[in-house]
Amino acid sequence: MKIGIGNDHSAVGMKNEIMEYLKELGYEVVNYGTDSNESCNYAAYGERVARAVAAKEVDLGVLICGTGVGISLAANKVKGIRAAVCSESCTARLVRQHNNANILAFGARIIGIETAKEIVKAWLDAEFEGGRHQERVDMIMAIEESRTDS
Ligand SMILES: O=C(CO)[C@H](O)[C@H](O)[C@H](O)COP(=O)(O)O
Repeated sequence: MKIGIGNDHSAVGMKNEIMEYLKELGYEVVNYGTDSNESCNYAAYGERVARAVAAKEVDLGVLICGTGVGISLAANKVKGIRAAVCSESCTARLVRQHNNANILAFGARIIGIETAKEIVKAWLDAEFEGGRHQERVDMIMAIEESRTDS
């Protein structure tokens, strides 16, 4: 399975550690940047990874900024994306099982590397349960479909 990963200036170190961890777990990783600690705009990287997931260049995405919020907000503007910010592993598991989140986001200024690894593993180990959750996810995606401006 191929995972796309992206981040802003606040999360280069954590991104590098998470990339190594994903490789240890046996995943192929595609790095969409940034690899610089210079200040940049998280929306560019959120969009880049989201478009890669939507286009099926990668199977899933991981996004990291200071809080995980800005970069996930940007990703969620791309059609077909369900990006979820998580700060602990229980929510990370549930966003895959119930919400079929195709992008996981977290904050390098909010959680430490061990928690980040736990979150990533919980999310990747979980599977979408379908059933009643499919109907709910379909309703979310129908909102996107009903937009008149895209
Ligand atoms: O958390 C973020 C967006 O939700 C960003 O990563 C930044 O940390 C945040 O916008 C603060 O920006 P700064 O330029 O690092 O002060």
